Amino acid sequence: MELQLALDLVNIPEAIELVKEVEEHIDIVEIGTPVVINEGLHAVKAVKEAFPNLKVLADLKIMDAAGYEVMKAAEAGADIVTILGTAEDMSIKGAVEEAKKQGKKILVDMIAVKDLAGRAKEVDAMGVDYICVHTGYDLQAVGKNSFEDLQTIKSVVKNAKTAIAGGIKLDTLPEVIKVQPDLVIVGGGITGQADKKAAAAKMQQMINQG
Ligand SMILES: O=C(CO)[C@H](O)[C@H](O)COP(=O)(O)O
Repeated sequence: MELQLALDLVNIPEAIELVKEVEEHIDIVEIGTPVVINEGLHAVKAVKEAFPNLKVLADLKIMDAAGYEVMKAAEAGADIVTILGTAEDMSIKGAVEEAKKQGKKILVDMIAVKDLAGRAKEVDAMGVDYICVHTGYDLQAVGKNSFEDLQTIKSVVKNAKTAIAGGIKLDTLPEVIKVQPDLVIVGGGITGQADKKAAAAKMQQMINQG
């Protein structure tokens, strides 16, 4: 199981300072969608250059023009690029093809997918690397989470790694670990803590104990 730190509410210098604090406790650093909107792919490039030993995920949440957008993220140094599960099959296949060409990975974000089991089976057959259940901020605000959804995809996905994102905190991490995803994505559960290093260290320890 790997731990990914999601950075959503920072600029490039703040991102670098934050990762410095926790780098030894995380496997992947995510340049979140709001950061890409504010800073562009320069944020991916800057973080990858500052932390070449960490994998960097560009959370582009691609919906169209997938091959081109994966190519640009790869050029900026992204190791993993996200596309939405609601995108056309042709877009997802295009993303996978380009990622393979560039030696990169594709994570499919299943946010807002209605038939989760059915779509997870379909995208799994397209050769994607990760399938991620995700409760976004707007649904977190009304008390939703993705713990049951994780069990759903675990039961149908045969090839891809499974991942979960959305509001995971220290107190809910044990529930996530029980379902054994391959990747746990945490934003505010680390970045919102006064002692970010301690929060990341504790999460890493819990994940390693599995
Ligand atoms: O992709 C995202 C929002 O769309 C976030 O990066 C993801 O939800 C993780 O952050 P948090 O743990 O704060 O929910």
